[in-house]
Amino acid sequence: PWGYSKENGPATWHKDCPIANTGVRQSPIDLITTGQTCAKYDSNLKPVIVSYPAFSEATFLNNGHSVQFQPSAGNLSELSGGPLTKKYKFEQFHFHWGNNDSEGSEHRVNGKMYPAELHLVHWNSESPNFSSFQEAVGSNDPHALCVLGFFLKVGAENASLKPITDLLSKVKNAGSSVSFPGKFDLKAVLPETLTDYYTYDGSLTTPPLAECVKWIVFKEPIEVSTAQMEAFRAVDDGHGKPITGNYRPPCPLHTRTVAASFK
Ligand SMILES: NS(=O)(=O)c1ccc(O)c(NC(=O)NCCc2ccccn2)c1
Ligand SMILES: [Zn+2]
Repeated sequence: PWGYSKENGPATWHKDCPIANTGVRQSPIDLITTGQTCAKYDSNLKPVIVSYPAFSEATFLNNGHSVQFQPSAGNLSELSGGPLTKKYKFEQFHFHWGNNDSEGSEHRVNGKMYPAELHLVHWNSESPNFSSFQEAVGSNDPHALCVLGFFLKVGAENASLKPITDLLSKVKNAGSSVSFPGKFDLKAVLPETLTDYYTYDGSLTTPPLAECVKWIVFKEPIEVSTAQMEAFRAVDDGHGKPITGNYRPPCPLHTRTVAASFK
């Protein structure tokens, strides 16, 4: 199966997933802010609107290539606004991180990587063509999914993310999961104003690399402490080794343009 080691990492994914090399809207990308192919300010881009009532029932899982927080299907969390014309339903969030503080994020800004990146995954709940996340991924719809990306940087401890980072030791082994104790307030993790972001058409950053994602990557990083970063680096990959780099390198932009909601 695919992973992030030499033997099964991003450079080998094309074998099972040809779109890795032939796709023209692959993710992640390097978000360039000056020069020819740079992000272009679009004054029509509105703030992103999230409605995330605290989740009361969720599973926290180590699937061997990331740790994922997935609420029960009944969750009513929604996303709209920004570049979107439809309402999207929340599916799950997960993280990508590196072995040290100079690597780990999937998207980059002028070549700079952050130590980690949080992905909030949503699917278009207003499409007549599908009615679940898995169907959305397989639909070939160019905006079946919308993923919100937030960079993590090392600083003060993040109290809102502490319930998550404190749980990492409980899912150290790949394939292990715990039911999330109590409520989790995802809204509290995010900056209160979701106005400054980059947005572009891309793909899943892991196999099946489906080119069905409207990406929204926020400019402002979220702070976490060194201890919280270290907790990610202790999570195992299923081969008795910690996951120390579950990020895909940047992909070619091809004819795509990146829009920025800010100057
Ligand atoms: N890293 S990402 O682009 O945000 C992202 C978001 C949602 C995802 O399901 C994935 N990829 C993922 O979960 N791949 C393994 C399981 C899977 C999910 C969907 C279809 C087939 N297989 C990546
Ligand atoms: Zn991701």
